Amino acid sequence: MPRHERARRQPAGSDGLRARGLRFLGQQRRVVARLVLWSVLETAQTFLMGYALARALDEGFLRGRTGVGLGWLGVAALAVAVGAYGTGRVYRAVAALVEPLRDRLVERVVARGVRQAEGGALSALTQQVEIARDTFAGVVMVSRSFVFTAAGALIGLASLAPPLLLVVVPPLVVGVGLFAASMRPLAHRQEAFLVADERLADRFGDVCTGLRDVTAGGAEEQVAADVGERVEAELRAARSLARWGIPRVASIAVGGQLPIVLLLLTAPWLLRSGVTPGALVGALAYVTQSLLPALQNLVHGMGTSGSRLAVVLRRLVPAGPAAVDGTGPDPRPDHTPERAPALTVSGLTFAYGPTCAPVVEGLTLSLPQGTRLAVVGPSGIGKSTLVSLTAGLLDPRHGTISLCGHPVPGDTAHAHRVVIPQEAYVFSGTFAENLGCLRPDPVPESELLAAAEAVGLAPLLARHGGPGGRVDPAALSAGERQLIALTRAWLSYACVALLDEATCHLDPEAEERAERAFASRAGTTLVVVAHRIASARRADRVLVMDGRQCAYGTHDELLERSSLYRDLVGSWSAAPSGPSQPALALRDTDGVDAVAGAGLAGDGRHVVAHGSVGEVQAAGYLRDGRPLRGE
Ligand SMILES: Nc1ncnc2c1ncn2[C@@H]1O[C@H](COP(=O)(O)OP(=O)(O)OP(=O)(O)O)[C@@H](O)[C@H]1O
Repeated sequence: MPRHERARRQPAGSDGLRARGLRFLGQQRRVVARLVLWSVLETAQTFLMGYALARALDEGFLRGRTGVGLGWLGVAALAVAVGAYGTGRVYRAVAALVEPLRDRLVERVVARGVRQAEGGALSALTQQVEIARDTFAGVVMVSRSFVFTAAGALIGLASLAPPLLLVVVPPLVVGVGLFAASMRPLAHRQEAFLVADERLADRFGDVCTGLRDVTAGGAEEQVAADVGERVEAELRAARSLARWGIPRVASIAVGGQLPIVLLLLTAPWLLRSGVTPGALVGALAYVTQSLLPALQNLVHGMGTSGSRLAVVLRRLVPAGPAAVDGTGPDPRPDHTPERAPALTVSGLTFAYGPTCAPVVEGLTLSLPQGTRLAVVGPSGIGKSTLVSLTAGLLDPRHGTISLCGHPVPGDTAHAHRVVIPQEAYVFSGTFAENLGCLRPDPVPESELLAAAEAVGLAPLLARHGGPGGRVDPAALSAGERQLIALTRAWLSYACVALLDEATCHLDPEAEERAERAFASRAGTTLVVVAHRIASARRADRVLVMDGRQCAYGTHDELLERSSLYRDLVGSWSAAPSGPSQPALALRDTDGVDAVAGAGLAGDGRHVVAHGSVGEVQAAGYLRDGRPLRGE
């Protein structure tokens, strides 16, 4: 069964994030326990602050026993000192909780950056990891502080006089409830604002660098309207975010400030009910010195850090497909609709600048899943440009592209394709690292070896001591580097492989083997920018690029109806096999060496020569003048 047919979706968005967050906290149980332990000191400090003050008044100063009063104040001071020590330990525990999160996120984004080969995206993502770490630390600090402070204050109020709870707790609960209810919509507004801000910044970036072209092309009004629309969108998002700031302020007013007013208004009743003046002052101290600041920190901290954390985490850890075996997230890309064509291009037009002539114009084609497409055309006609458009690396001017039903450019389409350029990228490290770097999950050694065997990398791998052997990029030939890149792509989960002259340094046999490997890979669609006739022959479909006159069909159909294709086939067939080497060296039946440099015909692998030795007919494949195989 093809890999993509089995994937199931995991609940996306904040639910998925919450589940992952809880899983992460579960794995950090010891650190969390340490954090709770040290935070208890904060509870004790909060408790003693109000309690000692009440006792200092009731049993000391109000009875004229200054020494007792000072003694209780001393207890309060000691509690502050012990609490400060506890706070120091809390910071250490928070660091121990936050750093593993950071490490995990860095691992993920670096793997993603390497996979997508986008240096810019990588640096932006690592920046976001730092934001995630800081905001996560902020969220832990303020939420933890609120819980333990509130616990200390409420225990203190209960021990001073239970009626005090009747005055303080109801508004506190309403205030916290109001804040909790506003958190989710607030996070969405914050995300919408961030997205609008980024879209505007993006467009400004494009416009500022292209101002000369905008003016030269007379597109000022169009560009101004486009930018204006984004400014308006950001304004709307900012207003909506500001409106959701009202419940935040209201929650502080109701939960933290209203209890102060209520304590003062109900003071006569409280005193009549047996609450001592010291207990009343202690209650005011609890509310003004502990509850109100803790609530303010919670609301501001969670409102800003919490929403930012949610936004950043959603970007860094996009919700992925669930595990097939239920043990963890499935690293394979999203489900592909079974009958969606692998590649659909509709009315595609692209030019490198507003005043440049289009490189691709009005191109429309549909490629079923599992087929092989060869893209051919004269040098500079736009073959690589088409690959970049298909990969989502360039934006079309007009028209649409979709990969397996997912629009390009787009995050979901991204996961469905792998691009192998002409100059293969390999890095210093082991073969296993080089081959597995497009995979989000570890690749089993047996799979690595099978891939190497299929693509033709096995001999090189064996010479270097297997998957654990070191890769020295400078010591490899261009063809060997291409074999590594091809095997890496073969191992990836992408179902569309875009080979942009990715086999140009391989000999025809090795090229054929690599292409076969992709063709036999389940559900794989292959798009090859071909530089040999054999590659076009092997393809199910051929696209002949020629500006507005593109032709699309099978090799045989195109030989009949495309003169450009006939010319290309002719020139490929007659091309010499290697620089400054005879195209074909033959030995006649009498053992006389002869060289045939002209009159060659064939498909580049099987060559038929009519040379200077008369009517000799020979078929053989040569590279750099050396026969590799003869028939
Ligand atoms: N970044 C760029 N900016 C401006 N023009 C470009 C850019 N890249 C390519 N071009 C132009 O676009 C046209 C198509 O280039 P492209 O590389 O897609 O052609 P190609 O068919 O792949 O060529 P080749 O077979 O030689 O690799 C060429 O005229 C090229 O000069």
